[in-house]
Amino acid sequence: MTGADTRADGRLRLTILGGYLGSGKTTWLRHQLYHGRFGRAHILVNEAAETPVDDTLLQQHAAGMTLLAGGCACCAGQPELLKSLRHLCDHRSRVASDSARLERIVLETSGLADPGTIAAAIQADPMLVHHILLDEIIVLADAVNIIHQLGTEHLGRAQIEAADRIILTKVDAQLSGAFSAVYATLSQLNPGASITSAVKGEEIDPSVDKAVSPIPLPALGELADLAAIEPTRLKIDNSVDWAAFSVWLSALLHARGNDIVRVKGVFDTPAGFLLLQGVRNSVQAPEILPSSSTQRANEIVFIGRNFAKDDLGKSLEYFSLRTG
Ligand SMILES: Nc1nc2c(ncn2[C@@H]2O[C@H](COP(=O)(O)OP(=O)(O)OP(=O)(O)O)[C@@H](O)[C@H]2O)c(=O)[nH]1
Repeated sequence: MTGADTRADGRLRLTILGGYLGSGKTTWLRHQLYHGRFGRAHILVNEAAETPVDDTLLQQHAAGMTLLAGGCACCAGQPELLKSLRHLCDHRSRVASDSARLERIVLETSGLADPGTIAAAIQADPMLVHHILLDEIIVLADAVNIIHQLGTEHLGRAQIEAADRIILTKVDAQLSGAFSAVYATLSQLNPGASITSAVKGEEIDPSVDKAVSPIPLPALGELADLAAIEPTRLKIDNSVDWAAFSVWLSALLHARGNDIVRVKGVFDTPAGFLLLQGVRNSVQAPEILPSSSTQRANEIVFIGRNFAKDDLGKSLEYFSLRTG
């Protein structure tokens, strides 16, 4: 990926792929894997919600895949991450032929992870540091939402500051004209990082007006202490009226898009497992998952803060009764 010989010093290369919830990590990585841009890579996936779908979307084109359970890999899930990395190094050292050896690991972090903390934990591990070379920290920034994240969340800033390379995603969905200001803001926060852009994983080259000033952001000390972001899971009965459900979901995200940061649901339909997802107040077109999927279906996960599971359930019930 970086153009360097991946086996120059015999160590396994690691790419950390970070970025806020819904910034486009899986979409981007899927595109790179499809085009063989990471070579023979083992993918580690760490998702914020317990109902993971990212592994289903990625495994078709990877040399191997491990789903990291046990929470976010920068905090509660760190022991599980280090254990998986040690296991991969161990396995690699037992493979005799150079040509059959694993070359790279790509870690897709959860959207709630600070990639800098993960990198530090790997560097501090006496075994891993001899076997793994951290090649690059790539952080994806959603062009539509990044300024809001940077203006409200410590995590958004930490992610951008940790990056060697920032990729601005969803440039197609962002209001034209604001791109150069977003670019300038990211450059100011992390002058050392290269910044590129992508639409659904495909690199694009939008023109940047370097004379445009950065968007002013509050000082870090002025950011409010927000409640922790947590996943909340809701079972959806198959008999639900789907028209009413989608109107309810749109209305909910429209009203609470700043608190409900990410939504992912998998539904068992006659056409197969249907993935429905949204980022803040934008709901994406549903997608049929590959037929090999083994999903916990008919439930939807809301990842965010300041709402209670019971209230969500009651609201859906009330809405369904009114519209049914
Ligand atoms: N318009 C547009 N949508 C995008 C782009 N990249 C990703 N998306 C959509 O954004 C949503 C989130 O994308 P994902 O790739 O799942 O994001 P993620 O960062 O892996 O999400 P988490 O793992 O939940 O943090 C999906 O519905 C994608 O289809 C893009 O460049 N343009």
